[in-house]
Amino acid sequence: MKKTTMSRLLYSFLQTPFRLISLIIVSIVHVSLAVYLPVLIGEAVDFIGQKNNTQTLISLLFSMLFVIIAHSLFLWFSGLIAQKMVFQYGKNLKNELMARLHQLPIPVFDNYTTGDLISRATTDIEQLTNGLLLVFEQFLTGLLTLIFLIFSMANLDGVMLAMVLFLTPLTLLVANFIGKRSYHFYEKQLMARKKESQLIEEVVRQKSLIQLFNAKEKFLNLFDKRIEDYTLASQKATFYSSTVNPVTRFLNSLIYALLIGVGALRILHGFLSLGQLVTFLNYAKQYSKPFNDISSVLSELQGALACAERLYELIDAKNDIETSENQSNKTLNLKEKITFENINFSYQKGHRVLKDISFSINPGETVAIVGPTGSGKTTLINLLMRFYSPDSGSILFGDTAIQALDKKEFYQKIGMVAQTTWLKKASVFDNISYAYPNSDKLSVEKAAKLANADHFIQQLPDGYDTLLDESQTSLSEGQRQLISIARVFLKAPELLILDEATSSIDANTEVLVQNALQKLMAGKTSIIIAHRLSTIMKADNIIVLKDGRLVESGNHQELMTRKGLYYEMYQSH
Ligand SMILES: Nc1ncnc2c1ncn2[C@@H]1O[C@H](COP(=O)(O)OP(=O)(O)OP(=O)(O)O)[C@@H](O)[C@H]1O
Repeated sequence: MKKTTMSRLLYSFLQTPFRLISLIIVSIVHVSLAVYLPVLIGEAVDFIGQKNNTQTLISLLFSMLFVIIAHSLFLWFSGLIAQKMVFQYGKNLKNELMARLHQLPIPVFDNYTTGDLISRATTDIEQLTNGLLLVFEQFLTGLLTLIFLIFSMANLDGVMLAMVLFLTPLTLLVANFIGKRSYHFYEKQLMARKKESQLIEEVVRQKSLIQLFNAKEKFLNLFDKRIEDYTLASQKATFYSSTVNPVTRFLNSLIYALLIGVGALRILHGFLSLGQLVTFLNYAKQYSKPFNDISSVLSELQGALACAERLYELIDAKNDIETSENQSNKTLNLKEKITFENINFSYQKGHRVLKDISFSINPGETVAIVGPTGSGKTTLINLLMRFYSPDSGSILFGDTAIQALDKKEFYQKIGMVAQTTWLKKASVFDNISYAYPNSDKLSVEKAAKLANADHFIQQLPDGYDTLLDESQTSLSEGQRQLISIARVFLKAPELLILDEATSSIDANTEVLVQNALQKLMAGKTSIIIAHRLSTIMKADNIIVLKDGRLVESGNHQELMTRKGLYYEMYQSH
């Protein structure tokens, strides 16, 4: 898995070959300048002992100055290119992820919590780009430095090079061992952070519920445990990654001391000049640095790869519905019957939620779906809205299967008022015109009037321009519903789906909501998950569900005479 993640990352950067090649060239230049500087220093040392060579020494000093300035400039430039590449990659990844989130069918989201998705789209991307930046800045420089140094040292003294080459892998082995341990704990840290943010999300979302059930203590205790898990994993991960540096530095110093001793002997035997030994020791010192750099990048890279894996997993999430619906291009005709034919459905394998449901809806009819809680009412609507696909059976509009209908057109012709109202942080106007952002003032106000919302909107501080923000303008649940209804009025759908709100709203607003819904339903095919008697009694057909099965259907009178489940529910209302 890690290998494919690596090759995928590499492939992404190969998409911008110009930047990658420029980075490699600029890095080669600054590394070769860094390797050339000790040669000049060595030459200067040899010249110091000779008389009448002041001129040569001065020109050597100027050469050194030039190399130092040029090296710094190229180093800075390579950093710039690396940053541009990585930030561009981060931006593309965010866009890809966001597009994917829009594309994925709703069942996929059942596998993730909101906290998990948010942390993938924010923290994971940040950690990944930080890791990649280190790879391009530190790792690439380190690798090139190693190559250049080996060639230069070979040029100076083969015996001493053999010593360097033989002894330094020890450092690598130790660093690799510690890096593996730290990866394990970085993974644990990620999991612990995920659980921690899920709990925070739960606390924020269910503030009032927690208060109501006096669950504060329980949450605090649980949070305490989550923090402890996270801290422990973080401490271990940091402990292992922070031991890499001191341990490798210690080993490198030992090797350096040994080299000085052997170097002195090589001078005495005439294999090296003093200046060349100085150059070699400079190289040997530089040679240990890339190992430190590379090893610290390796441990960072483990964390970044873990993030990349989580991001790619989301981007690759299976999308059966999407592929099966690629050919959906038929037009929705609502002048024909809607038929549910032997529908079976389960969210999770082995737990069937809808069982062999069959019924039909004639154009212009109002159909109410009733049944005890958990009987499958919302699930039935979820299938009709194409949020999920049935396991078997079919939903037909006339003779056309629902999967064959063009999705965009399908959603344009359907209006839905859901049980929980959803308003975004924007003005009242923008909320009503959400589906049609180019709507003019007149049509938005007309929709609001039809929805009985105009009156209270006018009284808001800035009327239709009032910003709907939880902390600034608090609307009652009823008012929020009226705005949602206005949104559907503006859309003027041909098929209406209502999931009646169960939350109690004040009597006056309730009348306004009911009145607005009646107007909205007039002359349209409507399907209602009904909780109110008034709606049920007026329906042309009532579908009664129990444990996922259709147990009765008919109008109010017929079902009352039958004295079955509907009768019982009606009596106990
Ligand atoms: N996303 C989901 N994943 C797994 N199971 C689910 C999911 N949504 C609903 N269920 C389960 O499917 C069954 C039917 O739920 P559904 O929401 O359709 O019932 P309902 O009749 O609408 O209930 P209510 O009146 O309480 O809204 C329940 O057992 C519920 O727990």
